[in-house]
Amino acid sequence: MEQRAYSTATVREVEQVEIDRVGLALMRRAAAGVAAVARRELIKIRGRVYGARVLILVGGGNNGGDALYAGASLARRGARVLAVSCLGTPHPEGRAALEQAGGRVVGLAELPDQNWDLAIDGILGIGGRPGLPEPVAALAGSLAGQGVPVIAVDLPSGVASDTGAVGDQWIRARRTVTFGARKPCHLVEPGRSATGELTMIDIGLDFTSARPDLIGLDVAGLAARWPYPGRQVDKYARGVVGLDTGSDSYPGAGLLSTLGAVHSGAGMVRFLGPDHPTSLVVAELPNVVLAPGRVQAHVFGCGWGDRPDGARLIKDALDAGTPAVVDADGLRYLPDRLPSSWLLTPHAGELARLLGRDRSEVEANPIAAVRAGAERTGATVLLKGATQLVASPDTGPVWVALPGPSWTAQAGSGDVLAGICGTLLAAGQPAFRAGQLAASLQAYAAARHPGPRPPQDLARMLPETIAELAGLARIGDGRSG
Ligand SMILES: NC(=O)C1=CN([C@@H]2O[C@H](COP(=O)(O)OP(=O)(O)OC[C@H]3O[C@@H](n4cnc5c(N)ncnc54)[C@H](OP(=O)(O)O)[C@@H]3O)[C@@H](O)[C@H]2O)[C@@H](O)CC1
Ligand SMILES: [K+]
Repeated sequence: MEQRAYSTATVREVEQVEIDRVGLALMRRAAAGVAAVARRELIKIRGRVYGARVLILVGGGNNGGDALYAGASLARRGARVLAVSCLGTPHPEGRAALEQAGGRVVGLAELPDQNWDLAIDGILGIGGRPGLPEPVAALAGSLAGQGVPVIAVDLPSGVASDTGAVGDQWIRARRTVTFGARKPCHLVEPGRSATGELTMIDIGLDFTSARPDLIGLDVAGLAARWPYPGRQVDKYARGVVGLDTGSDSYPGAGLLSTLGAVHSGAGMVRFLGPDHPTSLVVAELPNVVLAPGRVQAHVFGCGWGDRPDGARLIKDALDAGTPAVVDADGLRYLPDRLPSSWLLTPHAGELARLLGRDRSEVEANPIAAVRAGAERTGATVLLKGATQLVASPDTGPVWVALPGPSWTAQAGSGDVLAGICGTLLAAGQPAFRAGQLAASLQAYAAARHPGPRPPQDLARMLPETIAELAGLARIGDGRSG
């Protein structure tokens, strides 16, 4: 349902409690978990563990210790295990355990050129900085080139645990075995893709009172949290969205954002934008109302270009106390402070402009950037991109949307997304939840209908996607409250 990820500082605090209690036994538990996963993988790959050629990549920290003990366990089952010391000095007790079990440890220069059935990556764990130093980077590249399956211990080496950032080279794991809880890099690209499938091992760490840094969603979580209308609901309870989007230069943005609002289930949609987008909306969507009136959430900014009245529109909505989604060009017309009930939907370049920073800085650490965006504006911020992140100045964790296929990285997707956000805000969802659910719905719709589909087609698939989610949540029409 919810995927909670914890920062390195928090993991170390939680770990310390258990280390004080059980010492090295904690590492042996972690290693036993890694070895069990490796055995399963070997059985899948070649039917048996006995005789398998396993390469252990070892760094100088405890991550290497985990890998060495796991190697020892595989060696005891008859695997031919060789460990290669990639960085620093291998964990002494782990090394002794491997050697006692019949495995060997060699330096990088002595690594024989042979085919491996499996590699276990214990180069760097939560103590690692992004990137791999050169001789290790070359080895990682050559294993990837040969297609050797890699199981990463805790996280793929070369990826920064707290951000998911990478340097020039990093390990791409088939599977990652982590201990007790997710780390942010398991949820945020490029770390997420480098992680492969994630297996969580219980080693007795107690995260119940720890504060998560990130909270992601899986499909079941999206299905459970989507606000399906109850039996007693009228159009105002479902919410009225008022869109002033598009312009004569970018009329399509008006239609796309309106499609997003209509097809994600708004109770009523008013289109209040300029003439050219209005004519597109009228031709396509007879249910959309053009007259001004009650609005429970505004959507501004998509395809605005230059809007001399932009600042006034935003100020009027603020004065009325109505929440709003502000996208794209609308972000240029913001006042200094906004309430957290407002949802801004920038991509990296737009957020960089808001923060007065370089785009590359936002891309290097999107988690920090989205938090800074919320602090700087007072609003809730949904940062669009490979990983979609939502930060609110008044909630602790950063919320992560369900990942979707890269097909949605196309012009017009953001307009549809802004419309979906409007529907959820109008339905009374808090802005952080509206952002997380809207981005997740769009990603899930794209995942269910793979291929290069234009955003207007994907928008029209939202109703069947929501119906499918309702089915997963076991909610029939009108049964929920
Ligand atoms: N605590 C426990 O009992 C348990 C811990 N567990 C395991 O321990 C892992 C954390 O272990 P850890 O703290 O030793 O850090 P780890 O990531 O192995 O190595 C850091 C070393 O690498 C170096 N270094 C860093 N980046 C580098 C780079 N880019 N290029 C080159 N060098 C670099 C850095 O040296 P520095 O350069 O900073 O001097 C430092 O010496 C955790 O992920 C889990 O697997 C589990 O067993 C459960 C029990
Ligand atoms: K690792």
